[in-house]
Order: sequence, then structure tokens, then C-alpha cells
Amino acid sequence: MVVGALPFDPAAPAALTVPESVTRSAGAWVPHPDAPQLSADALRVHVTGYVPSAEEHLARIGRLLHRVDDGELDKVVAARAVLLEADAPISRTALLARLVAGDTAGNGFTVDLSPAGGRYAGRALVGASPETLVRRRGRRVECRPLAGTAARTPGAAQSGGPEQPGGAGDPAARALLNSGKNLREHAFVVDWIRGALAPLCSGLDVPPTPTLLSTPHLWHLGTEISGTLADPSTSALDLALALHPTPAVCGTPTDRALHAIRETEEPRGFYAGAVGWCDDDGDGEWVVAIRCAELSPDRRSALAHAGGGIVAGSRADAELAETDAKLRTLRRALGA
Ligand SMILES: C=C(O[C@@H]1C=C(C(=O)O)C=C[C@H]1O)C(=O)O
Repeated sequence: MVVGALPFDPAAPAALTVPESVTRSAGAWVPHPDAPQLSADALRVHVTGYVPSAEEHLARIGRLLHRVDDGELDKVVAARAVLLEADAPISRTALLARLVAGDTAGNGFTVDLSPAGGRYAGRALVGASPETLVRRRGRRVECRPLAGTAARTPGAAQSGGPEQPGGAGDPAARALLNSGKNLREHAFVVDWIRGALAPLCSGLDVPPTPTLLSTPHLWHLGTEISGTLADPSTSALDLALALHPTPAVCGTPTDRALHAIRETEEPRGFYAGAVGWCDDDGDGEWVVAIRCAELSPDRRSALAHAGGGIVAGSRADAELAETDAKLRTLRRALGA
């Protein structure tokens, strides 16, 4: 088996490990009863800055929107990061437990980034992602891309939950399902995945319209895509490499969006990459590395990123607010 993380930029080194042993258990991961916990008394975490500043992020979105209007890009994802500092080391299992408790449907992960070498020695990535890049079991392939986001309306949070899966109780959910801009943002991702999977699959089921997916604080548009592998030797890792980076985290066309992101942003590292595993049967699962933080080797600082898709008609102030809403997941988990 191989486990670990792929970076956002396919040209950067990956952090993959062949583990000495693997333990599998049924059901969700639960922390060991004796594992450390994040307690507000024992650990104070505060925000020390944003990379880039809000003003610079707005300016960058403005410049990217010009490139969309000029026809160079159809979609590009603009991201920023919050830098958090703690007065004591942040335990990665404690942070993972917090994130998993906060989003029971999320895929929790923690990855030692040391195998990527250089500045990654001793660093770790911790997160709980709502987005499945790809899952492979035998010949069956599944993807659940997300793109198109709205903050949940405070107070309507309860009524949009699993008891009303359509989000009927929250006007923000209904508006998202009917938002032309968000539906276009989503369609770029689904079209890309269809194009990347078609040559690898003998059959592909792509629903024509997205449905709502909720996290504790956000609504997303999501599509459940499934297919049958044409060649059973195509592994879950092959599939992840064929699909990453999707326009949910990069843009359309992929090469131009990747180039624009390299020109515009600080390196993303493993944020917006993929985290997962692939076993020697070729089965495995990779999630998109969002709603995560990179912990420093001394565990006293954390860098958490969030981004959003820019398409024709996007508004810079709304995009900035969307990154704030997405960053709240990590800020809340750390009590910052
Ligand atoms: C890029 C992020 O999220 C991605 C972008 C989304 C969007 O633009 O609406 C929604 C979900 C993710 O696919 C992030 O959370 O940082």
C-alpha cells in the first residue's frame, strides 16, 4: 500500500509513504480515549496574519477577472491562507478529532509531509475534506466533485440538515441551486472529470444536474459520478493522477489556470492537492486536500488555506467572504 499526499502543483514533490503496517477498522475513525485533546485552557491559538492580505486578495481577484473577461481563462480558483500561532504545540490527533467531530461526514486525515523533503521535514497536514477526488473498488470508480458554495443562513442551519436533505429550510441553499454563476462554476469541474475519465472507463454515469451537499457551515453543489474501469490495472493512484488538479481547485483550461495560479499566488504546498491511499489490488481513495492546515515541525504554527472559483460574473468581495467562511472551519477547530 502507498499512503500520503499529492501536492497542488503536479511539478512539486509528493509526500507518499509505503507503511510498515496498516490497521483497518470498520466505521469512522475515533481518537484513542487517552489521546490528547485541544482544550481552550491549555492551548491558546491566535491569528497572526493572512497571506496575502484581504486587500491583496481582492486585487488579485480583480486581475484574474480581467483574464477571464479577456477569454484567457474560463475559470480560475483564487486562494489565500491564514497563519495561526499557538502558545503550546498543537497535537495533530487532537486537531483531527476536533475536525472530525465538527463534520461527521467529512473524510478526516493527517499526513506526515516529511517524504516530500526540503522544508517539509517534520511538517504535517491535518484536515477533514468534504470532497472525494476518486474512489476505486475493483472496477468501480466514484468521484464526488464539489464546486459552487454558499454560507449557511444562521438559524436555518438545523432545517437544512439531513432531515431535509434538499436544503429546503435555508433560502441560501435554494439560491445556490438556482445560481447561474455557481452552476457554471460547477459544470467546468464535471465536464473536466467526464473528459478525464472517459478514456479510462467503459461506462460512465454523470448526473445532468448537481445536488446540494452540506457541511456544518456551508452549502456546496456536488455531483456523484460513477463509472466502470475499462482496464482493471488502472489503480486508484493512476486515477488520482489523471484527475488532479480538477477545476474545483485549479481552473479551466487546466494548464492556463495552473500557470495563472503559479504567477499570482505563493506556492500552495499540499493545500488543494490530494490525500489518500492505494493498495496492491489498485483499490483506494483520494480526497481533495481542502479544509485542512499544515502544522509546522514544532507544531506551534498552522497555515490554513481556502479558495474559491472565479468565473465571469464573480464578485471580488463575495469571493473574499467565501474564503473567510471556508477558513472558519479550521479557525473554529483551533479555537482561534
Ligand atoms: C478551493 C476550495 O474549495 C473548492 C472550491 C469550491 C468553490 O469554489 O465553490 C467548493 C468546494 C471545493 O471544491 C477550498 O475549500 O479551499
